Amino acid sequence: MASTAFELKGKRVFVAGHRGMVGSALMRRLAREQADLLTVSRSQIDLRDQAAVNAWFAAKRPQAVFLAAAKVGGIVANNTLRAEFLYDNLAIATNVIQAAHANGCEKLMFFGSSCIYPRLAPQPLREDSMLTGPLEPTNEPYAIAKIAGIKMAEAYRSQYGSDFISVMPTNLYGPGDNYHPEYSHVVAALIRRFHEAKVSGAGNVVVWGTGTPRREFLYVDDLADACIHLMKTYSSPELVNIGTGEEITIAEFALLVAAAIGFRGEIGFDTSRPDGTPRKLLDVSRLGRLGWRAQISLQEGIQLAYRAYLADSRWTARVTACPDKRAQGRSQNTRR
Ligand SMILES: NC(=O)C1=CN([C@@H]2O[C@H](COP(=O)(O)OP(=O)(O)OC[C@H]3O[C@@H](n4cnc5c(N)ncnc54)[C@H](OP(=O)(O)O)[C@@H]3O)[C@@H](O)[C@H]2O)C=CC1
Ligand SMILES: C[C@H]1O[C@H](OP(=O)(O)OP(=O)(O)OC[C@H]2O[C@@H](n3cnc4c(=O)[nH]c(N)nc43)[C@H](O)[C@@H]2O)[C@@H](O)[C@@H](O)C1=O
Repeated sequence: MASTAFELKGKRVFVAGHRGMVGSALMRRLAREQADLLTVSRSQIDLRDQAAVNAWFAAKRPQAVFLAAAKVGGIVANNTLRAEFLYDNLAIATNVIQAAHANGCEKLMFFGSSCIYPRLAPQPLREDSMLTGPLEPTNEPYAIAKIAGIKMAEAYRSQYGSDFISVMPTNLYGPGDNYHPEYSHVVAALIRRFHEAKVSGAGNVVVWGTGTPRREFLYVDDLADACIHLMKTYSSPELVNIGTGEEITIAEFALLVAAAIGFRGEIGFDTSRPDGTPRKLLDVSRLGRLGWRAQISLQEGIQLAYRAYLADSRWTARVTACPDKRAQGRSQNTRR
């Protein structure tokens, strides 16, 4: 596992997906690095458009790239929009990685996900368990696209010597999360649902599935800090898991969110909803050896995320107005 020093200071650094949850956390953290930050909105460049991506890279010539743009969503979004999760994520990965290579990019970080590991791989999930067994069916298209991105980064490194690295974050949450009622991840979904129940005085909140699956949750500013650390110090084809090394059942997690929000009613479980993979805990020993560990506890992170949700007028203003109509009207869009 090679370790090198890579300076961000003074470099042209492109954050792809800078308006997303991870991208905006990277932007906050990169503000301390004295880099020349490059961004481009989706309305200017759709990263699925190969010619547009090539032209933008040729004009801007970023020296470092954080590839945090992707089609992202929770278990239902992944399982419903299967074509988009495969097509968008394959296109974004191939376009950006190839353009980075062709335009002299010195370093690139590709974002995989803990869902690239086999559904029943031994826990905690080690980096070398990728491609050792069948994937979780609810997110197979997304995982296949992510595995292709990882293999691209690996291939450009072995064939051309490109310093492209891949990180595997666990389930993330925090400011900038997507609070869509159907398509969000569990943390955002439960923050919104418990908050709305508290405000409306509802006596019962329904949590999807059986409550028995176990998940690991990392606050997104911790993730961004780990990524900057690895970008500056890590250079190897081997994947690096990024997580806390701690897990919790969904039922226990729901109790934590309810307590943080001050919801005192009952919690029920809708077992017609998918559980997904039964357990997903990352082995973070490689990350630990590389000198990084998470700082923000789950309790603290939920409080911070709840505060960020309340301050996020994209969700709280319109939700009060008409939550259901909005969800139906934009059913193909996982963010709005
Ligand atoms: N969230 C999580 O729990 C986890 C996330 N990851 C990975 O981290 C990365 C970031 O995820 P996260 O921040 O949560 O996701 P978000 O959905 O919050 O952000 C994704 C970003 O990608 C942009 N984007 C999507 N499609 C396109 C496109 N076709 N052209 C241009 N830009 C596009 C979005 O643009 P716009 O703002 O216009 O919508 C948005 O800025 C992804 O690679 C994801 O797979 C990995 C593990 C867990
Ligand atoms: C980050 C990760 O995200 C996805 O995988 P996931 O871990 O299954 O993510 P999730 O957050 O949607 O669910 C976690 C657990 O929570 C339960 N759950 C309860 N109640 C709600 C609820 O209201 N919403 C959601 N979404 N889940 C709920 C749900 O049934 C499941 O058991 C993949 O897309 C994958 O591609 C990926 O990378």
